[in-house]
Amino acid sequence: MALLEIKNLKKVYTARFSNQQTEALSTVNFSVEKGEFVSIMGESGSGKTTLLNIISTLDEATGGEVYLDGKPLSNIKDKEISAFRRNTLGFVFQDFNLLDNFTIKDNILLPLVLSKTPVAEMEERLIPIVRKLGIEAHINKYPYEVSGGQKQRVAVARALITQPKIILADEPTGALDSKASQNLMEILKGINETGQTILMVTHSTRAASFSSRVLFIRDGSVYHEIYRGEQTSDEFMERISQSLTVLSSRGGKDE
Ligand SMILES: Nc1ncnc2c1ncn2[C@@H]1O[C@H](COP(=O)(O)OP(=O)(O)OP(=O)(O)O)[C@@H](O)[C@H]1O
Repeated sequence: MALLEIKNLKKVYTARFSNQQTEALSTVNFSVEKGEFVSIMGESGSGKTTLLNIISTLDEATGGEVYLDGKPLSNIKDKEISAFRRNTLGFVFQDFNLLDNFTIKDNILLPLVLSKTPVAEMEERLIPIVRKLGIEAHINKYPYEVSGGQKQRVAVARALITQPKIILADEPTGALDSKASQNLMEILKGINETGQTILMVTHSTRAASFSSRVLFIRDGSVYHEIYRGEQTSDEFMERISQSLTVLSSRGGKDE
């Protein structure tokens, strides 16, 4: 059984003050096996964030279903949804989403504090993660005292601390320079190699080349996928670029 299964997912937005409707997802079908690192690519407006928001339970689908470990997300009761999100999913966003008034350590531990984890266990989980991410020396600083790359590593630590079933990353390298992006992607790849499942939305072919599979989304559905297999990152990046070029030259909405 796949860890994550997306079946016939559909999303139509209806404008608040008119009947105007936008179909963001038409019929999305794919699954992610435990331990995979999957990237989702597609042009602006193709539905990537909508898809991630529905998988994250931040938004509701108009039709279809998302299953995690075989269980439909729509069955989760409203009062359980925050705890589900906190305990089961790890989030990494483009703009880090750290709390400015909390130290780095407190930012990382926040999900555990909210789920009332004993202090000794928090400390036990914290140290190996911050060591692995190279931010141990900064844990008593505040977010404004560290670089963008370090901030994103803090966000990854916060995502990992709950030992989530899946990490959902939305443009995690979007606000980083190329060196920090490379470093972050190497870290995410290393984390994936320890068995952590990752689903990442990205515009960057370089970032996507670190994953094991790339899904291409257009006009609200998945229309192509490629596997990394035995290819190096550079070879895979070349294939991703070729796929994007070929597929976009085959035409979009206007053809
Ligand atoms: N809250 C909303 N209300 C109405 N329409 C929306 C809403 N959010 C997104 N859309 C529309 O749904 C479509 C898909 O948007 P989405 O943000 O999912 O695309 P995206 O692929 O993530 O784009 P980008 O790469 O620019 O972030 C677009 O046409 C967008 O305008």
